[in-house]
Amino acid sequence: MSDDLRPTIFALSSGRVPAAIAVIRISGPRAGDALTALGVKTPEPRKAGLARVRDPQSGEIIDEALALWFPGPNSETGEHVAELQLHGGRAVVAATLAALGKIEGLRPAEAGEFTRRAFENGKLDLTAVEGLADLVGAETEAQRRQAFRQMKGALGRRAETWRERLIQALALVEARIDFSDEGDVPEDLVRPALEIARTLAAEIGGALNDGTRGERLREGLVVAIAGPPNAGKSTLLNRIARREAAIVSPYAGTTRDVIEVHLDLDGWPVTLLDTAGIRETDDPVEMEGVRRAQDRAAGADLVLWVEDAGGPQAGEGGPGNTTMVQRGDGVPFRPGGAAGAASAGPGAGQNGPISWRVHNKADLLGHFKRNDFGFITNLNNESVLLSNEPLKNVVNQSLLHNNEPIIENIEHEFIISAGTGEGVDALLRALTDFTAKFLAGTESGLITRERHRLVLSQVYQALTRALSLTGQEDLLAEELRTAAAALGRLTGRVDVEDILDVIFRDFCIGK
Ligand SMILES: Nc1nc2c(ncn2[C@@H]2O[C@H](COP(=O)(O)OP(=O)(O)OP(=O)(O)O)[C@@H](O)[C@H]2O)c(=O)[nH]1
Ligand SMILES: [K+]
Ligand SMILES: [Mg+2]
Repeated sequence: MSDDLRPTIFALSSGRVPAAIAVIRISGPRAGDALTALGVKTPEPRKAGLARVRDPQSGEIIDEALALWFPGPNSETGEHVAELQLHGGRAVVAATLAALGKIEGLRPAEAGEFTRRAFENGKLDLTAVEGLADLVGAETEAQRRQAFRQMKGALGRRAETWRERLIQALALVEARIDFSDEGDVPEDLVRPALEIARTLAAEIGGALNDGTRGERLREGLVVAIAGPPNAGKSTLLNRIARREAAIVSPYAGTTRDVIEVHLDLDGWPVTLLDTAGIRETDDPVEMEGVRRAQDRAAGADLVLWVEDAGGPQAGEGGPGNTTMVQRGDGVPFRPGGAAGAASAGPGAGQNGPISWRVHNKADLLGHFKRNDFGFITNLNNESVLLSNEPLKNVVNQSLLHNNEPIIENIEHEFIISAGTGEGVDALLRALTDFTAKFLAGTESGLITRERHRLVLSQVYQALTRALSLTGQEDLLAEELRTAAAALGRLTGRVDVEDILDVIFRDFCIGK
């Protein structure tokens, strides 16, 4: 489309009104005309100017604002961009948007359209666009840093270098094919091409072999609170979230849906899930809740298995209710806490998530202490809590997910009172520590999305196939071409129409 035919778009780019200031952006060939139509003198480029914004038809003053002018192509979208900083009232914004809508050649922007134009004008590649989306969505420091790096081209630049080297290799192979009949063409064009392919395969393989840490950081560590009914799971979630996110009641089977809260632990993102109490039940709704609980616990990075430290209360324990805490049998209590969390990690080689046992309702045990041998005892030195029972032996049917126990790999035990808050700080410290260790190094991950992984796997496979070919130069060229095309899709250089809509759909209007 020629530049003059391209519609000029406008939108409210700042947050929800009312607010102190509202920013309206206008991008396209008629952005300057739009300012004129509103009675605003176009300010010097990149310098704020006072602007009396008028309705183009009635001439009535709508607001006194600031105007900014970024002539293309040195603007964010690559087009002419004008920006109005208005008072952020609903009526002010509505009147200004209505006034802009009356101007010939202007129309409201669609979601992500400013960024899309920046992409189309070569201001951002696709990985940078995704980084920008992540930056807007980042909830913690670590996520912000990763998104910022991606927006600045961490993966995009690398992918471009890879593509250039591939094209170099391809050129060598094609030269060999073209001149194969001519005696004076050096035999050895293929060998350096294969050498490039080998190095690239190693580098891309290395990037893929990253334990999916970039995606992890984007999504955050998933911690599921699970355990028997009425153990105080929802009470614990509320205490950690510092709000009443989940319903707490004395009735076993209160929680049915999975409740999700987002935490920022020292800059690291954690999604904390509260789940239905796990037991056998005839209630179809509760059954579905238990199924979801098992599902989410099995998929979590860490399970906080919460139990009532005093055992199930009379009348509350259903037939499938388990208690893994027994009294009076002297296995030492292994205290949790930040220092004890040293071995936290992704649990290489283990099946199922790492679990910590959390004995709740410590306040109901009366006063207790740890004796010289590390047992939790009452003041009469009688052991009140046993917490080191090998768990696999007591896992019952209801704790299985696809016939796999969902709790194993027990690392730590805690004794807390979610009700009074006692011990919760230590649990949180250990959780922060665990998260930091679990996500450590994630910031250096190049791959931050499934899309990146998919495309790079295709590149890797094509390279691997290329390296296995001997003396078949046509096929070799084809594989190298496939790999280069895939890399082009990663940055959006070629053949991307179909994925554009998917990527830009996630943006808000005005971005
Ligand atoms: N004394 C005491 N009571 C607690 C504590 N934690 C929870 N409770 C009580 O235990 C009961 C159950 O708490 P919930 O948080 O609903 O337990 P839950 O594990 O989420 O229960 P379900 O969702 O039904 O599985 C409520 O009456 C809570 O007030 C605690 O640390 N001390
Ligand atoms: K309950
Ligand atoms: Mg609950």
